[in-house]
Amino acid sequence: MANLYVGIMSGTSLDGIDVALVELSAPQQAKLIDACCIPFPEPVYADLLALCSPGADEIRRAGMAGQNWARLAAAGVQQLLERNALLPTDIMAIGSHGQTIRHHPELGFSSQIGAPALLAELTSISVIADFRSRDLAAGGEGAPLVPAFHEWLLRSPDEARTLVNIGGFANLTILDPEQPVVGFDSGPGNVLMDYWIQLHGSKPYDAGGNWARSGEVSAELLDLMQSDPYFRRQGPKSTGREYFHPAWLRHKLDNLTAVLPPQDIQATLLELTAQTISQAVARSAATTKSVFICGGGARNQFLLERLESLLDPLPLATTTQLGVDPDWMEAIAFAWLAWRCLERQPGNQPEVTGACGARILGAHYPA
Ligand SMILES: Nc1ncnc2c1ncn2[C@@H]1O[C@H](COP(=O)(O)OP(=O)(O)OP(=O)(O)O)[C@@H](O)[C@H]1O
Ligand SMILES: CC(=O)N[C@H]1[C@@H]2OC[C@@H](O2)[C@@H](O)[C@@H]1O[C@H](C)C(=O)O
Repeated sequence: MANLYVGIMSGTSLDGIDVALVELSAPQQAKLIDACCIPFPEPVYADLLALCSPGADEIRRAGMAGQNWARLAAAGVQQLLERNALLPTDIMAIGSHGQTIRHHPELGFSSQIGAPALLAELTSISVIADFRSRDLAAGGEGAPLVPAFHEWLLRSPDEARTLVNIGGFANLTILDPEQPVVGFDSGPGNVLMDYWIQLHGSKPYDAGGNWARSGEVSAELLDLMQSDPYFRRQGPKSTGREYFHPAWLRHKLDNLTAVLPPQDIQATLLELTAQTISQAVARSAATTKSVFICGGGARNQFLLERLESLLDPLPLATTTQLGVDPDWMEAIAFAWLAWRCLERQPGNQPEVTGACGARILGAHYPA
């Protein structure tokens, strides 16, 4: 039987659980066989979002939400098994990221819920989970982890290239044949744009960036937001909803001299994402020859146009050009991380996370 793994990722956007069936083989092959996304039912979404900031009775709520997450993830695995006429015994392991509810590398922890033991019980497949804590224990940020996978799969012997994942947050992987890999979170991706449109319309996100396109960028708001020290910090660095949250935006808006129409704020939030990514490329990827986008942000046409213009003359494309579907990159990466764990191979990239060495990542829950 082929080396089949399942990778499961639900990211900071809280849009649902991505489940990917992947065939992995050495030295550099990760073939996506099938994938599905299980959207969060509204109450599950509300519970998970609430757990991303401090509140009462958190331990019980996290325990319950983790089990709900595992049941949805198991339904996704079941869907892929049925569609591909596979049995649980055909799958080597599931790599399950879980849902980040708190990320505090400065305090030495990052918390992902997702009841991995229950997931193993429901699927009858071995589950590898808790990928971030060993890197944190070794002094790393515990994130981003996907650059190690990008390096394994997409490093070119002759061309320097940069990959940018634009999910809730944005992270870069800079691959240069002459240099060690560089990777870090540049800052918010879609998270603040999603928050703003959800507050002002009944839409989960700004499809194609069309609402942002209808507004005007406020130079004053953009400067205020860009003055945040996170953007000037050197890597290793990672961030999340604990730092770039609605109150962060509200604080900036309260310091403006004028009241802005909501579409101008959306336009400025999109510009913040585009500029902080392009500045990160300019600062850290001087030799790069091309930039490839993945994550849901690859569907935001206006964001891509702004990035193309800011990065000019560097060519911009999605990772489709490299043979990886931009929607499933992270889920495929967690299938790879499960494989690395079973093979007793390191999953982190110390240059990226700042850990004191390479470490085998993940905790194993046998079938
Ligand atoms: N058609 C579209 N137009 C604009 N934006 C879109 C579109 N489709 C998806 N998105 C954006 O992509 C986001 C989801 O992206 P993705 O699934 O990569 O994030 P994630 O994996 O949850 O986050 P992270 O990578 O930070 O963990 C949505 O919340 C939305 O903002
Ligand atoms: C703590 C956490 O869940 N971080 C996510 C988030 O989403 C994007 C960015 O911030 C990245 O650091 C990370 O996810 C991907 C999968 C990573 O570790 O590479």
